[in-house]
Order: sequence, then structure tokens, then C-alpha cells
Amino acid sequence: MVIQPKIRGFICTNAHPVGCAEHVKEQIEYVKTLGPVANGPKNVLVVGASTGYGLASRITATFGSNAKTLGVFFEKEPTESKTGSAGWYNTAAFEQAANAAGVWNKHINGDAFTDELKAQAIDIIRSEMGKIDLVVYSLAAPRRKDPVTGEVFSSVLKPIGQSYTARTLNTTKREIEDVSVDPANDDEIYQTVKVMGGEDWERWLDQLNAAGVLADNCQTVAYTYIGKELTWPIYGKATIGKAKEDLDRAAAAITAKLTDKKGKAYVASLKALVTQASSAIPIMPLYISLLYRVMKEEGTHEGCIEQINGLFRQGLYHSDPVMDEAGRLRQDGKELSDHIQQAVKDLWGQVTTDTIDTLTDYKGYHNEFLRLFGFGYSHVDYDADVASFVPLQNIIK
Ligand SMILES: NC(=O)c1ccc[n+]([C@@H]2O[C@H](COP(=O)([O-])OP(=O)(O)OC[C@H]3O[C@@H](n4cnc5c(N)ncnc54)[C@H](O)[C@@H]3O)[C@@H](O)[C@H]2O)c1
Repeated sequence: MVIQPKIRGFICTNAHPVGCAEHVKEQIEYVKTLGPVANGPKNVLVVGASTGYGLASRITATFGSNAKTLGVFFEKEPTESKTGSAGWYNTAAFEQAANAAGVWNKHINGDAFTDELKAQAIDIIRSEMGKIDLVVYSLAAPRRKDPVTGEVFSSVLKPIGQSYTARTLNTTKREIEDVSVDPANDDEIYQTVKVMGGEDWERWLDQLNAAGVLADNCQTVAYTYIGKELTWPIYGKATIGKAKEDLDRAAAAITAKLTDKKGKAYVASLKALVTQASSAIPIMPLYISLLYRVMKEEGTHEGCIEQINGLFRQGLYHSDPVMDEAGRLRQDGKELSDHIQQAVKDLWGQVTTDTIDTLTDYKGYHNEFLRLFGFGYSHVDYDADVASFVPLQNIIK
């Protein structure tokens, strides 16, 4: 079939297998050019492994360290008549490259919040991998069913305390407009923490630890975004920020429980980037379009794969990693530097619908958004007939 992008609001509802393979290939090439990660991981579990930061983590572990990876994700399987989701096609391309390089890789497609999936992962680790020395937790999900009570929680992206009004870029209309978001109530805050906080990360580590499948000196990392004044009202000091604060609590709890094996849990703060998750956050399309413009001009722009390689090479596997006062690993220093934030703020005040293309890098933002779904690659023929069905050989049934 011929596959063209179908964009609905902030999401693209289909994906292109050939373009997704390009998206993965570029990241693999980047890791290879940097060479091996010194003392890198050997046996890695990546929860949220198919897109964004989790995919970049899996690629870095595989092609920077020859590590075995078990990837967990929630993706739509393609059929002969329907495209799959981007994460499925990304994984197909990843799997092909990892198999060709002779590096073990398997995947589980399902709900990572369930205890059944965790048990399934533990079985595979025990029978096929050996003890895990790195667990990457990179989930971005709108809902979570509590595995104990069965209650379903939903996350919201809302400010806390007062409503928030700001200029944003309406990506459907391609216009600058004001957006107002009402503050969350206590229940919405609670539910967001239940979904995006540290509870499930901790549960993963508890169950892995109880099963005896964690190696001595193992590490685990969960990803956060901290930001600054410009994004605090809708992120850092909003519902999602509350959930992310709970990661700090969970990191301390996990580290305490792993004392015997000298294990360590880290929260890593990463740069704002276009991913499926971030494009859903109000004002982020404008903030990121302005940030890209400013950081590209300065030559300091980075994508997921650059950020994760920085995290592995200067953080997780560095003998003296740079940490903030709360013990978090940071890769967001350049984004949060005063002069970059000030430049973004200045442009934010000036930009109008007519100046979107001159004052922001919306073109770059939009192209990167398309690439998340395998579109927007100049050397891929989007009029060509391609098979939508792409099987995964190494998927656990
Ligand atoms: N994008 C950013 O700007 C940014 C910045 C800093 C930190 N982060 C954080 O990084 C993490 C990953 O975000 P991302 O932007 O890469 O998101 P993403 O949407 O690209 O990836 C989410 C991943 O989670 C998986 N997933 C979602 N629900 C699942 C479920 N129920 N069970 C199993 N897998 C499930 C998806 O399949 C995918 O692999 C998040 O914690 C996010 O807050 C993102």
C-alpha cells in the first residue's frame, strides 16, 4: 500500500516502515561513530523501548556495548491491510540490525504496568539473559491500572493552584494563539502521580529483585524533565512535575532496597525534544520550536540519541558522573542555561502567526515530528507501494 501521513491534532495515526527504519538506522550510525561505551552494560531491560528516549537507550546499549536487551513496549501490530505504530516498525528495524550484529534481543508487547508482564519479563531474563545490570524506565503513558486494586488512573497535563494562559503554537492550524488551562484538582494530581510517578518503577525493581535476577552493582534510571520558569507552569510545577517529583522518592527507596547488591537508582533529567509524548503537552510545540531555533543557531542542539549517549558516557558509566544537589544525572544543562532560556523568552514574546517561520524552527520541529512516524525523509519514496505487515522475529508470544 501507499502510506502517507495521517495527522490528527498532535498525533500521527499511522507510520511508514521504511521511514521508521531510517529513523533507527541514523541513531545506530551515530552510536557507532562514538565507539564503545567504556565499561558499559551487558544485560539490559528497557521499559518503554520502542520510541523516543527508551529506543535511543536500547540502541545505545546494543550498539555501544553489545548488550543483550529485553525491550518492553505497547505498540500496534500491523496487518496486511493496516499499518502498525511507529514503535513496532522501529523495533523491526532495530531487531534486524541487532540480529545482523549478532547481539541478543527480545521484546514483549503489552502493558508494562501489569504484574503478568513483569513475571513474563522475569522468566525470559532468567532463562535466556542472565542477571540484569541496567534497567531503563522510559514509559510515557496516559493511563495505568493499579495491579492491586484494579482501579484505573488517568494522568492530566494541568497547572496546580491557578489557571495558566500562554501563547502557544496550534500545530493543526499553524497559528500562534493563546491557550488557557484550568488548574488540576487534588484527585487529578493524585491520579497523575499514580500513572507517571515512581510507583510502577519501584514495583518493577521490587519484583526483579525478589526474583533474584538483578546483578551486583546494577543500575536503574528513570527519565524526567525539570525545565525552568518558562515551562514550570505547565510542566515542572504542574501535575506532571508532581509525578516526576515522586521519581526522586522512588529512586531513594529503590537504592535503599538494593544496598546488599550495591545497586543504585538514578533519575536523569533530559532535554525537551519532540516525541510522541511531548507533542501532547500544551505550549511544548512552541517552546521546543523556539528552543530548536536558538540551540541550532548556537550549535548545541541535540536529539534523543545524543542525549542518551551523553547520559551513558558522562553519567551512568562514568567514574565521576556530574550530578545535581538532589543526586540526579543531568543532560539538560545547555537547554537550561540562562542565555538560552532568555533567548527563547525574548522570541516567545515576539512571535506571531506571520513570523512562525522566521522566529521559530517550527519547520525543524514539524519535520522531526514527521520522522517519529517514519515520514519526512527526503530519500524515502512515499508514493511507492510498501508492505504494511512487518513481522517481529524476536517477540515473546
Ligand atoms: N520528550 C521529552 O521532551 C522528554 C524530556 C525529558 C524526559 N522525558 C521522559 O522520558 C520518558 C520517555 O518519554 P518519551 O518522550 O521518549 O516518550 P515516547 O512516547 O516516545 O515513548 C514512550 C514509550 O512507552 C511505551 N509505553 C507507553 N505505555 C506503555 C504501557 N502501558 N506498557 C508498555 N509500554 C508502554 C511506548 O510503547 C514507548 O516505547 C518519559 O518518562 C518522559 O517524561 C521526555
